[in-house]
Amino acid sequence: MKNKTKYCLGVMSGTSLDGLDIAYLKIDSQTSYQFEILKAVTIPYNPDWKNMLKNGFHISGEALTKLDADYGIYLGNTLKKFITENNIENLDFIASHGHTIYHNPSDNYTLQIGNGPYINTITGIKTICDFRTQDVALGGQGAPLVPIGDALLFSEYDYCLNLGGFSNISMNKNNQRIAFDICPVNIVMNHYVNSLDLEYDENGEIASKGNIDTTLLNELNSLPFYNDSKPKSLGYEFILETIFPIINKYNLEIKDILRTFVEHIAQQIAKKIASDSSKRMLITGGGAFNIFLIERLKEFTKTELIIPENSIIDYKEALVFALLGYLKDEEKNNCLKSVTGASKDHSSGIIYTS
Ligand SMILES: Nc1ncnc2c1ncn2[C@@H]1O[C@H](COP(=O)(O)OP(=O)(O)OP(=O)(O)O)[C@@H](O)[C@H]1O
Ligand SMILES: CC(=O)N[C@H]1[C@@H]2OC[C@@H](O2)[C@@H](O)[C@@H]1O[C@H](C)C(=O)O
Repeated sequence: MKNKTKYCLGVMSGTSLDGLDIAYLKIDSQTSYQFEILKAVTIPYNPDWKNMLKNGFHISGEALTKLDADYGIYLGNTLKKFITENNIENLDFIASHGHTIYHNPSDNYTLQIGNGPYINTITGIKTICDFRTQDVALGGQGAPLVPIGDALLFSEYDYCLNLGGFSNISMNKNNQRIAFDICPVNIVMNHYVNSLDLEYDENGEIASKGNIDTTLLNELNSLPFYNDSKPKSLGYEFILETIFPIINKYNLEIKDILRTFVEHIAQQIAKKIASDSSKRMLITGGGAFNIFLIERLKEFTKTELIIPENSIIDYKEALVFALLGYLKDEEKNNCLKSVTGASKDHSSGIIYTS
């Protein structure tokens, strides 16, 4: 493999809507892919942006087209400021995930907004974006896409689990990388905690004081998605149409909803892995900070749970989208059919230069 060092920004807006993750990285490929996080920051969304992105699901036509452009301009300006404030001179490209509004691969569509041409025009830097559409067009789920990074950068772990808005997992099976979304996590818990005027349930403190409602737990655990065959992925549609209506029927106190949901998450994750003390699972995403959730997960599995340093917990997804950009820039495959179910491995993303 020829060594090509590239400096890049990986940019991710996750489903929990906590903010925009930006990582300035050096990526090398020699005998293997290697990375260094040179600088990383999460820029919290102000209440207006949070509401506009949350509301994106409920608008369409001209309003959604405008939101796509406005958000592209927001990303361009935010990234330009980051580049200037950090005196970044070496920068080969920006790889930006955008923000997911719809995700319905079984009906052949997924939408990430944050128009690439605006980012490219405002920053003057080559911009690579729209990583999911081609995979859906090839019959794939278009998600999760991070598993190629698990294979190339984190292969020492038997499992890579991310606890973000949703949880997803990747692992090797029969010499192939497989992966799938498991269940919703912070997107649901944040929603209920917001009614207490809190952003999230810090360390799972509120959940830890609640009681499990076993009828709700059983109803959640019986959802057909959990027994669907892989590949499979989840979107906000599943929350609005399935999860919220079920939970809301029960009229529970917030602490009991959280307690029950934590149990649901821990049980669903444990079902997907071997309970084997010789296996190691890397845990990233904001949920890795939820001490109570991790404690409950330990209750259901003997697999060793590894919580890495904060920069990996917080920026692994931004890092891997930069790797997807790196591979696209080299015209190499960055989406695996074994993960998404697409008809072939392929090199996804659109490159904007000006
Ligand atoms: N100390 C903590 N205790 C409990 N939960 C936490 C803590 N810190 C962060 N979180 C949760 O993690 C969330 C952010 O996680 P993350 O940034 O991984 O999500 P995301 O990138 O939006 O998700 P994804 O892209 O996987 O959908 C917060 O909204 C919060 O719910
Ligand atoms: C459509 C979409 O944006 N999916 C996200 C979401 O957030 C978590 C989970 O659902 C995962 O499938 C995916 O993101 C990660 C970064 C991925 O593609 O690997």
